[in-house]
Amino acid sequence: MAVAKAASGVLLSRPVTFVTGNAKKLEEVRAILGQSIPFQSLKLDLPELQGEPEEISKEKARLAAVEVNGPVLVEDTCLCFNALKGLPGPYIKWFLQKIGHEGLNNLLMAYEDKSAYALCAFSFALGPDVEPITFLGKTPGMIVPARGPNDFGWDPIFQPDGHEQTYAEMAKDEKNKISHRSKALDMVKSHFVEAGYIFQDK
Ligand SMILES: O=c1nc[nH]c2c1ncn2[C@H]1C[C@H](O)[C@@H](COP(=O)(O)OP(=O)(O)OP(=O)(O)O)O1
Ligand SMILES: [Mg+2]
Repeated sequence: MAVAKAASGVLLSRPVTFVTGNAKKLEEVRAILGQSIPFQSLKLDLPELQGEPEEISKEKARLAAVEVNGPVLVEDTCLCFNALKGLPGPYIKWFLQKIGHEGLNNLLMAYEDKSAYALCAFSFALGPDVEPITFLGKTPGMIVPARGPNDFGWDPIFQPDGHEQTYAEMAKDEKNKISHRSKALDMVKSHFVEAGYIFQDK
């Protein structure tokens, strides 16, 4: 349904497509955005360049915009260990796949500093010929031995600062209130309001 209101708005020719291969991300994005930005989703595991999180996310948006030939939203998520100068960072997916929660904890065995941060880089592109813009959301915390349901990635080993529970132990709406993803999406929402995008009925 049409949603955005603006005195002088920019009419989007097509609805926004959120492109991700990760069903759990999609679930959170749906819960966080609610009715604020109408979007459809496309399940596609886009190739990811190596580099800084912002650049990886932007490049994903460029590729997605070509695939969709319309407005796209993508995100790239990093888990950064301070003792390791921000690694695994954007490579967390492969580290998690190969060494699991225990291996990730073991990476920090030699260090007293278990602090880390979750970083989400959303990029929005209006289309294939428009440069994407990126919004970063960051939640600080620490790496702990796994606690809670093993439903989503590294949630069981990340305990956000100021909380006794890991992401995995928290109720979904609790996580969504404080998460890296919701912080970045708050900025995406503000941008949509400021830009005055108007959506046609789907
Ligand atoms: O809130 C989160 N809580 C726990 N784990 C998470 C979260 N968000 C992403 N993750 C995991 C998924 C993947 O193992 C890696 C990020 O990699 P990343 O490339 O961004 O995700 P992906 O390849 O699964 O989906 P996409 O198709 O959108 O790239 O961290
Ligand atoms: Mg990915």
